[in-house]
Amino acid sequence: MEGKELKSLDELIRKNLTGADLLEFNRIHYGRVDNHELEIKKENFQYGSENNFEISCYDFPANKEEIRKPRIVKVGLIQHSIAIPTDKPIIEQRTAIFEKVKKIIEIAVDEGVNVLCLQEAWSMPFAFCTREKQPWCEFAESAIDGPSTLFLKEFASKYGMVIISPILERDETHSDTIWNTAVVINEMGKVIGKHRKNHIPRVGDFNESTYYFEGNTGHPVFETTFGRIAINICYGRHHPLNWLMFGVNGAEIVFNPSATVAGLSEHLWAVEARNAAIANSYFTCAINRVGTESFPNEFTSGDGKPAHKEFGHFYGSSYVTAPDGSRTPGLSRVKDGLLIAQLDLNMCRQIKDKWGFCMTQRLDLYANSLNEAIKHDFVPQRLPKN
Ligand SMILES: NC(=O)NCCC(=O)O
Repeated sequence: MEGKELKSLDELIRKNLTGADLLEFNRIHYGRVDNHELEIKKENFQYGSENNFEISCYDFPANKEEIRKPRIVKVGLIQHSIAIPTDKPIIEQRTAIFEKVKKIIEIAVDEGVNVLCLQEAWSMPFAFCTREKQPWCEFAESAIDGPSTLFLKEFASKYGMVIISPILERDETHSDTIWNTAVVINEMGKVIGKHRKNHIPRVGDFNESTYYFEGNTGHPVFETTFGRIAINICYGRHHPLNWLMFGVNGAEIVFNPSATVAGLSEHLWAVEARNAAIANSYFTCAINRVGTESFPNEFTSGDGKPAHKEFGHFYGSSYVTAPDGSRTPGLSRVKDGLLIAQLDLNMCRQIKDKWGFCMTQRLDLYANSLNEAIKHDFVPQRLPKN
């Protein structure tokens, strides 16, 4: 599988560039000379080193304003591999992931994180490659009182933290349907809503359309004590209008919990969420799982490769981008990790005022054109050569 040996692209740069060259690289690539790294508590850093898990923290300050006070929020992004093999009983697999993630959440709490987001379908292997219904559908759970929600609610209320929990959802009220859903739990431990993945991939090993349908929740933005947040789940990041609508609804931070692999998308990863932050004047937080997941039975893909049992390499590399386009280095490509970013949400409006992207976006023009484009007798606006 592609490049499992490379730990991190950012580390590769740091190792090979020094002095003025490194500063110039930082200025042009990250959008700022200094990465504004914030210190992690010694004991947390130590825990990470001893447990093969990375923690880093960066600051995104905004300009001082006369009238508004800074609106500082700490976000935490968790990326992780599964904890035990996929042929173990479902409950054991989930419990093992809970145990692993619990320690990372405790560190996030200790570092003062206000809004925490986990990766796509965080409490299970990404078994949608297999197309098998059994046993994987058994991971599907209620957004309100399923095991993942109950597990995370405790942390949310105990530590006053908003938590975004992307799960495989079972909706018992609507005929036991299954969805790919991000559940939002507020700092009192209450589920304040959910967002269902709008765009379902049919590419490579991502056979997700066997399990769930395109989401029916629109583009909700959740008002929280720590800002207006939204979630664009994985494959939705390839759709600029999906990002756009979260911006239109007023998001200040959009999380992109994902599960994607090296051969398919790694060259797109650093571009898409970053571009969305620039185009929509909000912060984006892109999270990807890590590791290679092996399944008991061989499965096939849409790309003609021989049947195989391994799905991955999921390349991690979670990162945060600010509305001004500056970004953090990515987390590791191979290790579990916690990326913390301290954001001043005032930057969203400051960048809207500076660049005017939202003011100039011509929604009316596109709405009219799109209304035409969806008609069955649509004629594209093309002019003949002569
Ligand atoms: N989970 C998911 O939607 N993956 C699709 C592949 C990609 O978008 O990179």
